[in-house]
Formats: sequence, C-alpha cells, structure tokens
Amino acid sequence: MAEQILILDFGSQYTQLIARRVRELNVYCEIHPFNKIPPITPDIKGIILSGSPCSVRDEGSPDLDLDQYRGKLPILGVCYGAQLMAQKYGGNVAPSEIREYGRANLSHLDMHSALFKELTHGSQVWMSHGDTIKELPVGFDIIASTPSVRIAAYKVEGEDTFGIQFHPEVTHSLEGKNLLRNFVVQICDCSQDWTSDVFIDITIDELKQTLGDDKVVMGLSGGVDSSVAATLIHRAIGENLTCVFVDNGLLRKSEFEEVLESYKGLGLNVIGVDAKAKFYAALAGISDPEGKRKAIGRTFIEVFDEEASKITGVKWLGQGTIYPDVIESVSVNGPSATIKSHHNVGGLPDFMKLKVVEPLKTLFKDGVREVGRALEIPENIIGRHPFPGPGLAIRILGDITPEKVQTLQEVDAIFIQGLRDHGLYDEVWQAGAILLPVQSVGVMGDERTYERVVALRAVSSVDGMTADWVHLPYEFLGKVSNDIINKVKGVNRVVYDISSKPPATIEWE
Ligand SMILES: Nc1ncnc2c1ncn2[C@@H]1O[C@H](COP(=O)(O)OP(=O)(O)OP(=O)(O)O)[C@@H](O)[C@H]1O
Ligand SMILES: O=c1[nH]c(=O)c2[nH+]cn([C@@H]3O[C@H](COP(=O)(O)O)[C@@H](O)[C@H]3O)c2[nH]1
Ligand SMILES: NC(=O)CC[C@H](N)C(=O)O
Ligand SMILES: [Mg+2]
Repeated sequence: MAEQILILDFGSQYTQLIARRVRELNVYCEIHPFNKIPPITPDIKGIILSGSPCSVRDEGSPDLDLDQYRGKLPILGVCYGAQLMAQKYGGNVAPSEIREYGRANLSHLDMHSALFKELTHGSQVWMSHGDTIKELPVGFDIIASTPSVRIAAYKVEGEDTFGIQFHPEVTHSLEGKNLLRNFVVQICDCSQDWTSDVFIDITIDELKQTLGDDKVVMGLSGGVDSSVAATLIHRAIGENLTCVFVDNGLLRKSEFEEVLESYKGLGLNVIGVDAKAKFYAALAGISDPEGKRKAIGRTFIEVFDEEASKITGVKWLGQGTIYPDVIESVSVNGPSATIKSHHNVGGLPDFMKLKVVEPLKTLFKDGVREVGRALEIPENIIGRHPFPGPGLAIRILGDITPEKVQTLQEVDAIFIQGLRDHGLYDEVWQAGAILLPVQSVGVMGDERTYERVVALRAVSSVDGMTADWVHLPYEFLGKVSNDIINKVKGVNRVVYDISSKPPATIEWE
C-alpha cells in the first residue's frame, strides 16, 4: 500500500480540490464521507477535515469521534473542520456579523509554525464562511489572523493538530499549495513518491491477485479512460481480456475503422461489433433527450450481453470509471441531482451476472492521461478530446435518422480536421458540431435554398464540470463555415455557440 492522506468529507464543494492538490504533490490520498471512515492502517499518515455547507451550531450537523485520532495522527481542519474541532473541545463558534466570502490577507502569522514554513506575511487566502470561531478551547493557540478574523488558524499544544478558517485548496489562496505541502510533507512526513509508475506497478499487482486466471470483457470506446483501463488489465492478465468496440452508428466519420486500426499496435484483443441497425431501430421516432439516452444505454447493454455470452467463462466486466464518478455516487448529501443521465455501463441489469473491475476509479482525468503516457499509449489516443458514449445522438436535436447522422458526420469531420490543420486541436478541451432542428432560407447560385442550420461548439475545461467557450480566431471560423456550406449538402447556415457551463452544458442534450 502507498502512503496516503485521508480526507474526511463533510460535503464541501471544495473537497475534490483538496484531493487534487495533495495528488499534485505526488502524495496519494482518498476522500471518504465523515460517516464512513475506513479503519486506520499504518499507511495513513495524516487526516484532513474538509469544509461543509452545514453549520456546527445546527442540531444534527456532521460530527465524528476525533479522540481516536487526536495526538496519534496529524490533523488539519479546513473551515468547517476547524470550527468543528474548536467547538467540540470547549471553544465557541458563532455566526459572524457578515458572511465572509472572498480574498483576505494573513496579517499576523506565526512564522515558527511548521504549517507556515516559507509563507509570506500578508499572504492572500480565500475565505468562504458564515460562522466564525470566537473562542478557542484551552490548549489551542492562535497562529494566524486577518484584519477581520482573529482566529484564522490555530494549533493544539503538544499535538500536530491544526485548524484553518480559509481554504488553501482554492487557487485564490496564493500560497495554499505551500501550506498543504508543509502539512503533508513536513508534518505528516509523506515522501512524495506517488507517481504514475508507482500507480501502474501497484495496480497491475492488485489486478493479478484479484483476477487470477479469470476472463474479463470490457467496452472499449477509443476514448482515454477505457483505453488506459484496458491497457492496465491487459498487462495483468494478457489474453484473458477481450475488448468490445461497438459501432452504434453514432460515432464520428470513419471513427470505427480508425479506432480499430489505432488499437492494432497495442496488442489488445479487440472485437469490433457492427450494431448500427440495432441502435437506429431502438432510436426510431424518439426525440426526447432523456428518452434517447435511455434507449442507447439499454441497447449497449444488450449488445454487450450478447458478446459476453459468446466467450465462455467470462466472470468480470472491465470499466473505465474514474474518481469523479465514484465521488459523486458516495457524496455526503447523496448523489448530485441528475442533470443528464450519462450513458454508463454501470447499472448492470441482473441478467448480466458479471463482477465489475475498475482500475482507474481513484484517478482524475489528468492523472489518467499521465498514466496513459507512462504506459506509452500513443498520443493520438491520450490526447483525444472526450467523446460522449451516446455520440452524435445527443448532438442531433430531435429524432435520429441515418441521413441526419451522415450529414452531421460530414460537418463534424470538416470542423475537427480544420482544428487540426490550424494547430488548434490541442488548444481545445472538446469540440464538436450540433445539427439543429431548424431550417433557414439562403441563396446559392441565384437559387433559393431552405436547408439545415448547424452549430459549432469548442470549449476549454479542466474536467468537464465547468467550461468556457473558446475564442477561436474569426478567420478560422470563417473558413470552416465556408467549407461546411460548400461541401455538405443540405446545410446552408453555420453558427458558433458562445455559452459557458454553467449555465449551459457542453452537450446540447
Ligand atoms: N462505442 C463503444 N463501444 C464500447 N464501449 C463503449 C463505447 N462507447 C462508450 N463505451 C463504454 O462506456 C464508457 C464510458 O464512456 P466515456 O466516453 O465516459 O469514457 P471513455 O470513452 O473511455 O473516455 P472519454 O471520456 O475520454 O471519451 C467507456 O469507458 C466504455 O467502457
Ligand atoms: O460518456 C458519456 N456519456 C454521456 O451520456 C455523456 N453526456 C455528456 N458527456 C460528456 O460529459 C462532459 C460534460 O457534458 P455536459 O456538460 O453536457 O454534461 C462532456 O465531455 C460530454 O461530452 C457524456 N459522456
Ligand atoms: N466553507 C465552510 O466550510 C463553511 C463552514 C460553515 N458552513 C460556515 O459557513 O462557516
Ligand atoms: Mg468516450
């Protein structure tokens, strides 16, 4: 087991960020809900208590028995975590006069504290709280203040127990990463040796132990997550892994052939399944976005089940699930609201009696890409834009027909190739075209036209949770628009989507 930091989640919107920052320091960490804490094993080197939307003053607010950890392991309480410890041990937490949200500066800083090593006086931090610690318990000392918050940080005498009112995990806390490094490296004594190579070695060993001589099938999409997951499983069990790549008739132009070709060098055993007709039949006449997603999810499972049953002795289904998917489903306040039901092989029906193996379930997308590069998976797979499982079906607004799919494939191919030709592909996190259920009047060679409108979308993002539209050069947009209207029959107008997420989403359906 790798050394790790345990992050106990009280439901803050920033908890995932704490984990990202710790991982960026090459230290492994895991988030667990405050009410489902795993047993403390020797590899756990310290505990971070997260923030929370709750108030420690409220009846029934999140709480836990800290006596079992205090003095035995270093503890860092962030915001709610700090307030909780202060209140629990005899201090006083009260509503502050004003809700403090935004930047503040640490005016008084105890430079002898290991937590502040190499931080500067006046360091800018990010505050987000409505409660404030008025009084500390006996034996707790103030180690930092701001002009408006007297107890901005404290330490417990004789213990490596700390509380901070601000959020070091947010980039607006300019030296927040140094503070976390001080906690994790100086105070918890973690050795910062958690790298992609270590992850790969540990994961392959674990997969060998878990899977033994069992057979695994897995859905491969050409995307980053499933490609990296398949490569890890393949390194562990070789020929006992069979990958299934489904042509659902909703892929990009020539994608089926190109993806199958690109996997040839990887040594994976990949079966390509042409299920176009099945998917089109399932989608016929459905124009509601959720209805389309459900029909696609169902058909994927049917195709999968059919393929799995052709291979004798399959016990496991491999999946490319990554950490954000896992965290969402175990979050303190229950799974977050369903905005869109993402196509997922996850909720398997009973008739598919397979156990699930998910080697990437502790990584973020950027970590998955790093592991992929360390496994020497070619850059044309690792650097690919994400592409949704339901494919072009959620980019054709309204019902799906093969003819509409073909039109959109042509438009999308011109746009994506254009991005590549102009050196813009890698500048963009994700891009695609959307076929609108609208016709507009145009004029071509003196003739009136009445044809379809397409929208182009290109976004920047870190993890797809939030996104901004990309300011693509006008010359580029002009050229692509011309190419599309000239080359794709049935399209006479191109528009560019300039909405960010939130309030829009990346996909239109
Ligand atoms: N055409 C397909 N054939 C087989 N399995 C698929 C197909 N499309 C999606 N899947 C399965 O659904 C999972 C979820 O798709 P998703 O797009 O989220 O991940 P990905 O394709 O692996 O990575 P990326 O997010 O980079 O596109 C995939 O990991 C894969 O197991
Ligand atoms: O595998 C997937 N199955 C889906 O059903 C699905 N819906 C959206 N996406 C992708 O998720 C990211 C965020 O998309 P939204 O902003 O539209 O929710 C973007 O990267 C989307 O392409 C999906 N991926
Ligand atoms: N960010 C937080 O953890 C906030 C804690 C608590 N809800 C407050 O408002 O003070
Ligand atoms: Mg994908």
